[in-house]
Amino acid sequence: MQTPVKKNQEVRVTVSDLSYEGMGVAKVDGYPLFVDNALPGEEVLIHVTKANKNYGFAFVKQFFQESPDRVAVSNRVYAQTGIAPLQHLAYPAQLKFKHNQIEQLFKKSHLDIKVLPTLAAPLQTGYRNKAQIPVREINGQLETGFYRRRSHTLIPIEDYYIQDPAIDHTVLVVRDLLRQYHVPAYDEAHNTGVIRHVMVRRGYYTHQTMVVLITRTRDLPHADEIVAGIRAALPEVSSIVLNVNPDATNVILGRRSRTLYGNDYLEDELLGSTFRISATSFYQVNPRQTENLYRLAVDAAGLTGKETVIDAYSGIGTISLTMARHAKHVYGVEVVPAAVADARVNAQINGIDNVTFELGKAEDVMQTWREHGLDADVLMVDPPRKGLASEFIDAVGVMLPAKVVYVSCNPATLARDIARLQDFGYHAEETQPVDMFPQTTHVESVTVLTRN
Ligand SMILES: C[S@@+](CC[C@H](N)C(=O)[O-])C[C@H]1O[C@@H](n2cnc3c(N)ncnc32)[C@H](O)[C@@H]1O
Repeated sequence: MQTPVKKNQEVRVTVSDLSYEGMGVAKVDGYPLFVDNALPGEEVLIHVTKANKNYGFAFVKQFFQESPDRVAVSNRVYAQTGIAPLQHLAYPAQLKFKHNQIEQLFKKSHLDIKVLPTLAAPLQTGYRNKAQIPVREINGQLETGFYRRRSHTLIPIEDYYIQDPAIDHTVLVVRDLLRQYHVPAYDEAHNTGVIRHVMVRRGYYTHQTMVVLITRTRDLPHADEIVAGIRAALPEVSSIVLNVNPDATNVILGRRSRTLYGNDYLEDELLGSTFRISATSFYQVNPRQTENLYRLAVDAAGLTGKETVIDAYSGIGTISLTMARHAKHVYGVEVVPAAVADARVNAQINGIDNVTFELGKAEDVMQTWREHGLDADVLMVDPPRKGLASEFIDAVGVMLPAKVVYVSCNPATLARDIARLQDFGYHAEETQPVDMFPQTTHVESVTVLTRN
């Protein structure tokens, strides 16, 4: 079938929309083209780079009319790598984009739920408390950076723009030590070499820093010298972990870890509680906005001290422990063993004894709890991007908690899950988007569902 435009063709278009990935969308005879670095309302000359059957890709060759929401960009590499696909969009327009995304997805699913204005983040750059940086060899030199979008071609980067600058500095210190001791970088094509990724986490309040060196091999050559070098240059490093991932895979962390120096966890604080976080446990990446998100979630639960709460997908227990201060008992369920172990320790170190953490899949444990007669007044869910399993929703339909508080990092699965929960009589009045990831297209939100 003929497409209205061909590869390498240049055509003048008006950009009509912004895709979920932050690309401008322009239509030629109804045929959509995804245009890099283009914003709605802009008049541009584009160069088509790919023309698939149903859609194509292009870049802007010339601007005739720019959007009033366009802002100057410090470095195009952040868009090329996907680190900051919205960096050319003014922050208020980013908030509106996220609001509109939820609104459109609700509309598609025929959900009549008011979407509130997106809660802005306190920091719009330098906010991330975690980095997972690939290591590769380029022209004979070990480099750290980020992949070019839709590829595994590494672009060397020193300033990552949205990460805590202390983390960027840590990555450079580690990179220089790896170079000094001639540690071979991982070669993805042949699954050879040694060092695959450097992961760094830093406590926002404690400044404690964990460095995880992810290797293909069981051992890291010159580990003692590298550990000594990191400690000498970075006194805030409280933990250095070696994680081994021998597989030819895109998954970053392997199953085995051993601590080379210090603690096997990092400590940080949230809303006045202290949390231990292991290398493989989930921890929200924008600490100041996380406190706002959790405050919203806890307020939404409307706890009086009498309620039984289930916190499904509980991670290291951050939401569970925050809720436990205002509830009779909180039951958490989480699938990652290290996170459950962290959650149990976190309850202890914060002197909280009205919580129980269960290891397992939320969909299985919910059923078991139900069979054992556990009834929750409030169900808190904070699932990964794929949302709730259908078995989980079925169990909710049997347990029928009065309130479900849904913290979502993916509005598409949120809409799908709300539509399913409606079958059990749940409905939501409104959704509060919360910007956890400025400069990116990710959308977080809190929704309260109650039964008719
Ligand atoms: C978005 S995180 C939320 C964690 C925690 N509520 C927090 O705010 O830190 C989702 C969590 O769900 C866990 N998880 C993923 N699939 C799961 C499942 N089927 N059952 C239970 N937990 C799961 C992940 O390991 C992760 O800790």
